[in-house]
Amino acid sequence: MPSDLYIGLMTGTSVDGIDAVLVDVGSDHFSLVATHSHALPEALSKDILTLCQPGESELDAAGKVSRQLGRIYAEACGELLAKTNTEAHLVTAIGCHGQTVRHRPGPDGFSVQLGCPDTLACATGIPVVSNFRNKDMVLGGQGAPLVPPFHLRLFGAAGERRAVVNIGGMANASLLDGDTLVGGFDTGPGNVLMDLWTQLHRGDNYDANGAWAASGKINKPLLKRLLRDPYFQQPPPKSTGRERFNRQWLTQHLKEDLPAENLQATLAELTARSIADSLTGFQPQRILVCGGGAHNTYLLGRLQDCCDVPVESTELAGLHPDWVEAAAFAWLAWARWEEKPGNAPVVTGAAREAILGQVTLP
Ligand SMILES: Nc1ncnc2c1ncn2[C@@H]1O[C@H](COP(=O)(O)OP(=O)(O)OP(=O)(O)O)[C@@H](O)[C@H]1O
Ligand SMILES: CC(=O)N[C@H]1[C@@H]2OC[C@@H](O2)[C@@H](O)[C@@H]1O[C@H](C)C(=O)O
Repeated sequence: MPSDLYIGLMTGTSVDGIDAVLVDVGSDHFSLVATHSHALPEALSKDILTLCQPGESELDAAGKVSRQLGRIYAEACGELLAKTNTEAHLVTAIGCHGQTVRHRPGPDGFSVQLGCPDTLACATGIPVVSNFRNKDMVLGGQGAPLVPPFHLRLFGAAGERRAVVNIGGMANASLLDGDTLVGGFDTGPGNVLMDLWTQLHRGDNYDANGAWAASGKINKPLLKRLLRDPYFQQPPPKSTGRERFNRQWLTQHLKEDLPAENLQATLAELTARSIADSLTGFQPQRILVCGGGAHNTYLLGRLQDCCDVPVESTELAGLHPDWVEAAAFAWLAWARWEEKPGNAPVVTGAAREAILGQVTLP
């Protein structure tokens, strides 16, 4: 029986559900024991999306959503543990990312992740580590992305320059030179704009395998305008979110009346090009992709066309793309427990390394 069990919980910017993993982790080992994907009730997803933009009565709404999320995270943990008949007392801690509803890097910056840790700890009987981002921000960092040190731990390979790209709602890249983490940043939108356009025009949550995008034609003038957003030229450290890349952003750039599938093709190209452009200075020899975007075969094809090095799923390097982020937060909980630093100043720009996250006991 494994002895260093941690749970990782991720609810990302796509607001598509909870990814939960049980891992066995130590300084010399890491393995996935069980995985579980837990749906978010539609009404809760809607409330979360409303909170992602400034609005009225935010504190009341946030308080309610936070308690609801705490309860549903606990349900997800229960179902995860049931898969391997693991008793809760065998789990050292839960690393709970929470649901980002606001991310404002910069002077006096802050990042808000909802999901009441007291609710989760009391309902499961397991200590919870949460609020991973704010100490890095207090130290002058972006507070994001936080997964690059984990990417290094899992995917660093001697003698190879690798970029690990997570394509979730937003997309982020980690730059690995052999066993050294040399950088990392959010590249910009991942699936968020494509999801939005698909929901508006097709009524589906996302464009399965990018089939709809594949049926359209890329509109080059629009693509050029979208790529002119200053975020893409900004040097790292940088991170972003729905505060910037949202429906208003898209509407304000739309001048022409395009067939909907052409816009979808253009949005897929924006994701692929912004990722590829952000990697040109690093010149990776291999690109490993994780996050839900790894399932979008059209998008991966476009990314492959934009980069002349192999573009592969992280599965080929040992971890299925659906579980990388949740596994990273289990690893960060382990780091907190062991009082090891969780952030990478070379990525976030923080003044120093720091132990991240707050512990909530049941
Ligand atoms: N078969 C598929 N075809 C196309 N896209 C897919 C497929 N499966 C998942 N996706 C995309 O992946 C998204 C979910 O990705 P993921 O769970 O990695 O995001 P997230 O963790 O919420 O985001 P972030 O990493 O920004 O926090 C979906 O919203 C969808 O756009
Ligand atoms: C503030 C926030 O929640 N950021 C997320 C988001 O989703 C992808 C990208 O933007 C990344 O910066 C981050 O998530 C991962 C888990 C990270 O911190 O590495």
